[in-house]
Amino acid sequence: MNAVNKNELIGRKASAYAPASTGNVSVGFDLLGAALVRIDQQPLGDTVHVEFSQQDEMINSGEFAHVCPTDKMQNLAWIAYVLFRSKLSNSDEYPAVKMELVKSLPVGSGLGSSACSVVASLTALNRLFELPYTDQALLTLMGEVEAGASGDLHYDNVAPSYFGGLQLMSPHESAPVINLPNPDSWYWVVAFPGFSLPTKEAREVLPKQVDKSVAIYNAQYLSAFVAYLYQGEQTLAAKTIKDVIAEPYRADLIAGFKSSKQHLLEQGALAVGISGAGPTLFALTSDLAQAEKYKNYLEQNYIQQEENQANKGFVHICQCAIQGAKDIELSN
Ligand SMILES: Nc1ncnc2c1ncn2[C@@H]1O[C@H](COP(=O)(O)OP(=O)(O)OP(=O)(O)O)[C@@H](O)[C@H]1O
Ligand SMILES: N[C@@H](CCO)C(=O)O
Repeated sequence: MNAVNKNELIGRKASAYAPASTGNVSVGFDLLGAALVRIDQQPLGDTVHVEFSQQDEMINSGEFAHVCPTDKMQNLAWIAYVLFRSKLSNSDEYPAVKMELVKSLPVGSGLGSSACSVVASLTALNRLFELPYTDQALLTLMGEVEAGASGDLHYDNVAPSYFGGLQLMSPHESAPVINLPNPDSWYWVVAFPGFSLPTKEAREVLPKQVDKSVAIYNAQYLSAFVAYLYQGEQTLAAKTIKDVIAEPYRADLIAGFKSSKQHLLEQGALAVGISGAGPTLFALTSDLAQAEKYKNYLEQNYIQQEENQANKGFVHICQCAIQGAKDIELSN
């Protein structure tokens, strides 16, 4: 491409929205994740707008812009762009990029906040550059950037955020994710208490090794969960959600988690767990009226009410999102 054509690209725009996700879903540590959509259809995720420009530029906007690093080289959305570009064989043929990250999730939330920025950024860039990367190559880039933030490679936020649905990580590189049947009868009540828990910190409390009995329980619960979903037994699947790997070590890091979990289970919740690395709590029910009751309870009892918090807590009723960033089209 000559210089004239390069200039002609200036002004071309693309955008992407990446939904929040809940990693692990308790029963599949680092292996299972669900994309989330609020039932009131309000956004719960990040949007990235990109545009070919004369010079590189990055802007943060949105409700949680204040929690993003101001130095663009520290911002995962921009770090993703640098990586995206570094692996393009014809990078020199394209102009600079102006990026706006509309940050709608708090950081260190357990809702895949970093994944949302990475997925929205790479999806928007792939559109802007006219799809140089396949889904699988893009997913690998997403994992690489996410690993830089959390200290370990795990796809359980980036995969559902990009593909949507309930995604199980496969051991086969050629087909890295399995889209499980969508548990469409479940309402996910997700409560972010208003304080952050960095994923790195929440991973450091986990033991390096697990007992044989724990490994067997984990295999039993996860395999039964998947089998029930394929049998269409969504309630049984939800009741099979149990975390024997991380929750026993993380629960004490999250003020109010144990008491809220006990209360919600007594009220009939199908499952209650830590969303991702926490501190967000999720509770499942197939009854919308119950979901509203859990929401009220969590607003009163799980959300931190202190003044001067950098983040405000929130509770939303969600479902598993069918569409991820890949299939959500935004008008620029
Ligand atoms: N655009 C961004 N969005 C989120 N975090 C970012 C971003 N840019 C840089 N960071 C940094 O990356 C780190 C992300 O931390 P962490 O992985 O704990 O957050 P999280 O993605 O919200 O957690 P979780 O995956 O449990 O939901 C923080 O140190 C944060 O400052
Ligand atoms: N699987 C990751 C998710 C982080 O959101 C963890 O639990 O550490």
